Amino acid sequence: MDHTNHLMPLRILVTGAAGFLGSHLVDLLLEKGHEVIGIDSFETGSPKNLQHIGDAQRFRLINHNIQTPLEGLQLGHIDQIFNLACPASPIHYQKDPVSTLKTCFRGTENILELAKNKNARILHTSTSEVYGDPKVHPQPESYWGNVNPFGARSCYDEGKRVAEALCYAYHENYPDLEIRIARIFNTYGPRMAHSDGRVVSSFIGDALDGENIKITGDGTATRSFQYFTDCLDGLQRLMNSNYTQPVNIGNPGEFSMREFAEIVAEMVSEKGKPKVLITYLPRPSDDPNTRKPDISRAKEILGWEPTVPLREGLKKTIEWHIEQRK
Ligand SMILES: O=C(O)[C@H]1O[C@H](OP(=O)(O)OP(=O)(O)OC[C@H]2O[C@@H](n3ccc(=O)[nH]c3=O)[C@H](O)[C@@H]2O)[C@H](O)[C@@H](O)[C@@H]1O
Repeated sequence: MDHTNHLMPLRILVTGAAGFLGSHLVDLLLEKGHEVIGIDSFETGSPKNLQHIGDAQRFRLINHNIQTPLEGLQLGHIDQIFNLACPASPIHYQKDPVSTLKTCFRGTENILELAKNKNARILHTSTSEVYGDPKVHPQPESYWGNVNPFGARSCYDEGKRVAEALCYAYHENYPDLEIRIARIFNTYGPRMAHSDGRVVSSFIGDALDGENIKITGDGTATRSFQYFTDCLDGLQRLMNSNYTQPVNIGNPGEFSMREFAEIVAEMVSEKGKPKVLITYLPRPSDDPNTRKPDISRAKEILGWEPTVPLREGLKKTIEWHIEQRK
């Protein structure tokens, strides 16, 4: 099937459908007229993220952990699979590291088997964490990374690396199996809960609650933040391209955590909240020092680059967090 110009609605499976990014992807695919099957184990995703869809005819949500094969689910014909299922926040993926590794390895294997059996194209969501604590800056896809194989983050970093290797190996063994690999860099937006633990929702949630913003480390670590709508546009373009190598999907705007905390503090104060203070806590082990995507490949192959400036995305995200508190 030609996926590039699909005027025809497709049947699309999204794993991790109740998560922050997965639920937004489901919304977008339904808006485009596709039929969507969502899979989620609800360990980190929440049914609340999909509640607004109601009983839409074109959407079905299944409670299933991808660590178990999906063949018994009677899914019928599938054209495309977006594999997003995996805890992504360090506090979540480190809670049960064996389970995180199983999701990355067995889960991805199960999804690849399904894709093979259904003759479906699969887009696997990998991560900037495959570059570890990078020694090349910014990070192009050709960089092999600097990952600690034996530490607190290994379950996720190595898990995501083995998942990429599995996609590659399946494509080698079964050349007709169409794979796409997106390396997603720090993404934020509405539906990433205050309790998620990642920096954007933690800073905003704490600031709105009148708590100090907590920087873990000395504030010099850098990250590059992408608004979710840009990320989804990149994922869609990649899925519908013919490109089988990994592609970075991220926003190259780089900020130190101190700069970022000051921006959040200022923007939350503008909402009439008292002045927000910053506290420094110990740095988590193996926390990468820097991170910034080289997006030349995405620009060239997909004609994609992010369009939402940080302050614009943050404004919408802060408004969503305010709504949650009503
Ligand atoms: O969102 C992402 O793309 C990535 O986020 C995380 O990686 P990380 O960059 O460490 O994400 P955060 O936990 O948001 O941390 C970013 C920086 O902020 C710091 N941080 C985090 C949380 C906090 O409350 N305060 C704080 O200063 C961290 O130490 C780190 O230096 C995950 O490991 C990846 O799943 C995911 O791909």
